[in-house]
Amino acid sequence: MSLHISIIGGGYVGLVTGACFAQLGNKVTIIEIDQRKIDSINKGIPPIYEEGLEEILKKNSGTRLFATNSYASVAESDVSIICVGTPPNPDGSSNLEYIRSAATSIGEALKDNTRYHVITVKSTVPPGTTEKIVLPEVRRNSGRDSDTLGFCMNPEFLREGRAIEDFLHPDRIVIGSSDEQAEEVLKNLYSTLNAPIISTSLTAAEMIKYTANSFLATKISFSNEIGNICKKLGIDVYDVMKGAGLDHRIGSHFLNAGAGFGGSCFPKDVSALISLAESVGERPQLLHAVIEINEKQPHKMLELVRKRIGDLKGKRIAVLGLAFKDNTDDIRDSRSIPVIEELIKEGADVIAYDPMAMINMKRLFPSITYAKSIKDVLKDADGCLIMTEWPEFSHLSEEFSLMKQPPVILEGRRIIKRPEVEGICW
Ligand SMILES: NC(=O)c1ccc[n+]([C@@H]2O[C@H](COP(=O)([O-])OP(=O)(O)OC[C@H]3O[C@@H](n4cnc5c(N)ncnc54)[C@H](O)[C@@H]3O)[C@@H](O)[C@H]2O)c1
Ligand SMILES: O=c1ccn([C@@H]2O[C@H](COP(=O)(O)OP(=O)(O)O[C@H]3O[C@H](CO)[C@@H](O)[C@H](O)[C@H]3O)[C@@H](O)[C@H]2O)c(=O)[nH]1
Repeated sequence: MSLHISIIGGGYVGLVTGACFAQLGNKVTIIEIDQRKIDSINKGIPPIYEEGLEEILKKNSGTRLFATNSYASVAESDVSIICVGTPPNPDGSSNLEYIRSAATSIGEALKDNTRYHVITVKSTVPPGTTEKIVLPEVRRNSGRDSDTLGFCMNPEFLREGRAIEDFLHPDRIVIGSSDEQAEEVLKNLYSTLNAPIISTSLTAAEMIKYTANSFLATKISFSNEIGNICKKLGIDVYDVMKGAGLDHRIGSHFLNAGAGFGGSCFPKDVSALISLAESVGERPQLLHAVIEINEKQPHKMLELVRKRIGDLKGKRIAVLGLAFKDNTDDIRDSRSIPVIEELIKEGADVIAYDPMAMINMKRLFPSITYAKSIKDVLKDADGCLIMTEWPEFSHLSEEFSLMKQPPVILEGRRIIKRPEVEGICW
């Protein structure tokens, strides 16, 4: 059965969720406050790069998928799904201002209406947010009681760059709910997807998301710690993690050592969990270590380049890869940012290249040079730092002859398998 869904927030998660639910046959209205995104979505042009998204938007925009700044559609829809941002406050805790504001607007839109409606939180929020902020805010502003309103918390696990695939083929779907009727509506919404459904309380669903991201981040920092030890001992950490990861109790995913994790989720969510733990009197030592290791990894790139080149003042250093990972133009918390900052501080002549993320990085570092091609970035470079696991970098070989010889090529990702390339922790 197809439903009418209102998606609040048309960013990465909201747009992918909306586009996929429209593709599955539902009517979807995306409610956004950014007019640029609204216009772009309605024209069928994704405001972000995400593989496969443009095709789905082109097929569904104007027929089953609409974007607007008005909350009016909420009253006519069966479900509203909150996908607004939950950025970090300066102390690491989650800023829930957008969540509160979305809940207020949903409540106002549901006033004077009796149709059953499920309000679902998909944003990553600290346990208790749906129950203590969203639920009372919607009830107060709508003036409606629990009989005609249901509440769910349905965390999202998609990865950027593979978001459509992850959304349509999830490992599991977690549905935290206030009552059975609300849970049934969400189960129905996901009925065409082939994945196990885990039904929980609202708070457990919220906690599952933080736990999953913190565990994955822990695997990466653990691999980096082992990698740093291996580097000193002259052992290849990739052989080590392969050998360890094949034990099914460990698992071979997310054991790639390197410059650490970036992106809009891992750093923010681990910090939010630390802040939450400390607010209830727990000191989460392991989570603190996960962040600390991650902060130090990019600086190891600098230590290594100084060791190989010496004083960096006036040296031409090529930074290959600016996005926080491959297949995205997103630079949020990218590990290339602290590296570029430090290179600039040391007086290096920085030239950067990325297949997709240069426009975004230019806003942050307008004064460094941006190359038009891989050949351009490598030409006459004293050193090259590889910061993103773009598959197109894996074929590089001849291009390194353009650099000053012998070339100093340092990797923060394990993407090029050539003898002249030195890894940060291998
Ligand atoms: N990006 C990811 O890969 C990912 C994956 C899983 C979960 N999450 C979580 O999902 C949430 C959203 O993340 P995102 O990356 O999509 O953020 P985003 O910043 O890309 O998008 C949020 C959107 O919400 C809009 N918005 C803010 N307030 C609004 C309001 N009151 N009404 C309507 N629109 C409003 C903003 O303009 C923005 O376009 C976060 O909690 C994040 O942690 C993100
Ligand atoms: O073995 C690994 C795997 C990843 N990374 C780095 O970790 C970061 C995050 O990568 P990835 O998890 O692929 O990207 P995200 O899009 O940030 O996805 C994560 O964050 C999302 C937002 O919460 C979740 O929904 C996803 O499940 C979770 O994987 C990137 O900088 C990667 O380079 C490593 O260093 N080593």
